[in-house]
Amino acid sequence: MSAPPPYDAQQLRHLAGEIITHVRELAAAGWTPATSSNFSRRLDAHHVAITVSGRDKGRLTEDDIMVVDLDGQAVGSDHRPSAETLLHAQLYRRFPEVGCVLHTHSRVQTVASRLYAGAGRVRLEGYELLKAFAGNTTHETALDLPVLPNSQDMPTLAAQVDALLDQHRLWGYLIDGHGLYAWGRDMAQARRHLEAFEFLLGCELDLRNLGCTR
Ligand SMILES: CSCCC(=O)C(=O)COP(=O)(O)O
Ligand SMILES: [Zn+2]
Repeated sequence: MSAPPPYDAQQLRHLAGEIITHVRELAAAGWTPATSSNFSRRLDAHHVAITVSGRDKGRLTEDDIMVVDLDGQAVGSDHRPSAETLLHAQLYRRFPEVGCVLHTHSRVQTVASRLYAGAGRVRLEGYELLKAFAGNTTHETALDLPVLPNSQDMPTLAAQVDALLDQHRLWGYLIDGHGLYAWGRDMAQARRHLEAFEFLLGCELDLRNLGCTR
């Protein structure tokens, strides 16, 4: 008889079901093209449920969700975790209150990342929807969404992200030509942050197309 896994298998099934449901909706919106994007949920103090690398995110099943430890190493699975597991793991390690990390590749996110890479940030200011971010109670505020250079070397990318993590009220970042990371205490909050970034980036792109400089 094999040893039981070092995590709650029932909780894993529950979180896998949640990931599958939400990611199907994100994929239907066109935010996960061509197997891109990855998603995770904290399972317990030492483990994270995360998508298997290379899977079609619009058609996830329980077999497409696996467990890694907080160093990003697979636990009890022969599958390869997301190529970007390190970026998820560093958020869970650094912030015990983070319970969910969502990474998508929508067209709006990708175009915005290209346009604002030079500036290194997108300033989001004066929008009512800023109140969607935890801790914000007014539109009379500004939030800077960082834009980082892309790299195929995950430790390099993770080191760039690490330098940002002391920032107050940081709920996401863009990677140039790549996509958006957003997180929260649970799926509902992370998804709200992801959708708010998507909407606000879309507004900024529309304003730019209209030649509006404000
Ligand atoms: C074809 S998408 C390139 C990799 C990527 O950026 C991504 O989000 C998906 O990688 P994963 O290993 O998590 O499937
Ligand atoms: Zn990606």
